[in-house]
Amino acid sequence: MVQSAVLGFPRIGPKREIKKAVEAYWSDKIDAAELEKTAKEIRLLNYKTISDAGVNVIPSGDFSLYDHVLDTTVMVGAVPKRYSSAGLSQLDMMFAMARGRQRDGVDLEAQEMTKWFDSNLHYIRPELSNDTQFSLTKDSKPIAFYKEAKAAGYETRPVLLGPVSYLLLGKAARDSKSYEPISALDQLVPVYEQLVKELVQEGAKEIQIDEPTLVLDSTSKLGEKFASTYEKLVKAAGDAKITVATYFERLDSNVDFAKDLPVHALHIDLDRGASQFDAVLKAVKSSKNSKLALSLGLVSGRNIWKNDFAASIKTAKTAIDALGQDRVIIATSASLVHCPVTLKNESKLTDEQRDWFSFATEKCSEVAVIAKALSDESSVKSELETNAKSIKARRDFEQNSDSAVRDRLAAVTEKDYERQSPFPKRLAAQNEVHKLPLFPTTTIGSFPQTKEIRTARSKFTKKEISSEEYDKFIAKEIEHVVRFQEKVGLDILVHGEPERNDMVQYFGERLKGFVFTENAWVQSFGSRYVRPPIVVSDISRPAPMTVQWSSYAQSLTKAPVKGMLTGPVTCLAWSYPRADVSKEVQCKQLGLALRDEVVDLEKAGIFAIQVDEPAIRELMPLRRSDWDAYLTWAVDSFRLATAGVKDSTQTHSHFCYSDFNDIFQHIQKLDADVISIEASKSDLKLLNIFETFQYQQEIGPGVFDIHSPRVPSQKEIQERIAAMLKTIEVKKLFINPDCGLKTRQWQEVEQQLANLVGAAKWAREEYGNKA
Ligand code: MET
Ligand SMILES: [Zn+2]
Repeated sequence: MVQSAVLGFPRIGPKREIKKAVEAYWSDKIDAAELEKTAKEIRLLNYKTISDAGVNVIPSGDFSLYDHVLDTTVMVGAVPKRYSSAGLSQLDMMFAMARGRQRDGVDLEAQEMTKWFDSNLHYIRPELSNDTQFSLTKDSKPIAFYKEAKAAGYETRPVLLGPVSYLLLGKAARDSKSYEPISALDQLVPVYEQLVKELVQEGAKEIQIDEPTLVLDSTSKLGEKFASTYEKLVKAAGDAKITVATYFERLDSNVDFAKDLPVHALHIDLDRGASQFDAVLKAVKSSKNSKLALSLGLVSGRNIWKNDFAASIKTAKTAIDALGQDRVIIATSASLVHCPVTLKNESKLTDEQRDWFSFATEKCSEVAVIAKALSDESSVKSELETNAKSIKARRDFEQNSDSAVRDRLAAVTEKDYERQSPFPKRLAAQNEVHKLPLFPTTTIGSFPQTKEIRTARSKFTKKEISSEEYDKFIAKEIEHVVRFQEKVGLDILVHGEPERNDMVQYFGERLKGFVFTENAWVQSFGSRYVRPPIVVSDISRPAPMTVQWSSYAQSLTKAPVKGMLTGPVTCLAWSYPRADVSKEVQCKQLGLALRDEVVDLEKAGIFAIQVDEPAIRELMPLRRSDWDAYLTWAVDSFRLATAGVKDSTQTHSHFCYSDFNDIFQHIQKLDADVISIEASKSDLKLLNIFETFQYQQEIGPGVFDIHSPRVPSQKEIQERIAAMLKTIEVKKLFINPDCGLKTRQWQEVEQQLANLVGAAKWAREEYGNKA
């Protein structure tokens, strides 16, 4: 019998039960016992879902109330003193690390949060130093959950984040900058040995240890560390079987040592890393570990598309021919935590659309069916037939979706990527339309999304108010935003984005080629979930999307109003992409659709047009060897979107909350006339790049952090400007905040922007003669 395995399951509950419970706990509406009760219900429900689907290997210990890296930190006792000595319960200590805590005389900041590989899930970064004393916390999560599942009648496979990856995902504590977390491996491994032993004592027969860093370039020299670690853990496990799980990319040359690990099985991602199959199979055949099994991650944990059974079975058969049935396992590519829970809660999808998708619950059945098909095809005959029909229907839809869009993309020439003239000539043309002062001031686009705005939008969605009433409301908001900006003295105004629910969703809903769900939530961090749009076909723009509100704003004022769009890369990054065509094609189609909007904004008399690309760094492939290809199409897509305008139209772009220093040449290649980029939240680290890199166009590093209600004084902003002018030329500097102001209150924004404008005026006096 070929085994089937699920690597992890969404921990949010089918109706977002965990979000509700966690938030209720945070606001003191329920106590820890009640939160724990809901959490247990969801865990047991998850085991039932996976087990009912017919999967053999059910994960436990993957559940989390916040994130699994943070849980690991608590489990191995690596909690920084300031949290562990604050007299908090383990639960409150964990939440304090995740989101800070300010009550009962305790004042703790949150720890750094960062993205889990290239996904939109985040984790709290372990903060390690020579002082970190690793020890196994009593009643640690994997043991408690294993026992809980067992008591409920489920034999599970505990999931651990492996020790090497755990350390590599961490960082040195602030006061020990030169510390290298991986140097603690010898102290950490004994904790894992003890944990493995205890799990086995409790009855665990299998353990899944995730080492996703095995797909990164940075582990290529750590072969010996992995080998010695897993030798120890395998010994600790005795007869229990350890599977080392890798995911999100190819192993590439790391397979040379991964194949010799003395473990029961090696798991590989054949969704993200499909091209590694032959190489890994060959490597496993030549492994020193002649019994090594291969766990094939065939059912994607990262997308929402139905699996193509015929294709999966073909791949699996190749593996079985080489290794035999006992050494092949059918699995999800990664944890299903990146998928929505179930299709059952979607009532608005058409039958045709529903038939394309498969969410976490449905994916469990897919894993089980593929495994059964390999043992006895006739036992799942009807499932295979139905699947073949669905896949064909989807292919037909894809083929016929929109040939005009594909023809248009095929007809794109070099010239479509180029502005009419180089930047200096454009600048001169722009100066003739609007002569901006030295140090022009502007904002990033959004103004406070007030309760009134959210209420009006929700009434409009529920059809409680008419679209005329809603439009009137939005118009009033825009007028308020414009008048405020005139009064405070900004140079380039915005309309404030009150009509936008979300910067991608707003466009997705207006573009052809996207589908939206009602309840397909996925965890982003903590209790914050997102509902990504899905790209289902060729993308085009049937009608203008933003022209109405931008030109309305412009009609109210003589000052230039900046149009505001979300860029092609960001629209794609924050959606589920199609699986049948490359991201490059989808991104360029988005670029062309946005190009139409940019040109229409220009026609409507809009002088400046901003195309936001905050996600350009986050879509970067995990392997450096794939970077160039990605950056080429990402830059090209942006240029397709923006290059259709005259010299006299000023294009802007915006970037935030990633480290852009290593891709700055590519940001330059976007050829935007002005860029704004978050800088203050990250201590102006961005400015280092300008010591060596001459940025050609105009640039506004953010002068204040918009995530904090704090109002920076004018003096503080002046100091930031002075710091920027050490490396950026006077005539190139724009003055703006780090990012949009949508999460702030009006009262804060009024003072923040008054100080910003004041500081710009000061700078004009101070540096005016140096321009
Ligand atoms: C995450 S970047 C946000 C840019 C957008 N224009 C805003 O101001 O909100
Ligand atoms: Zn931003």
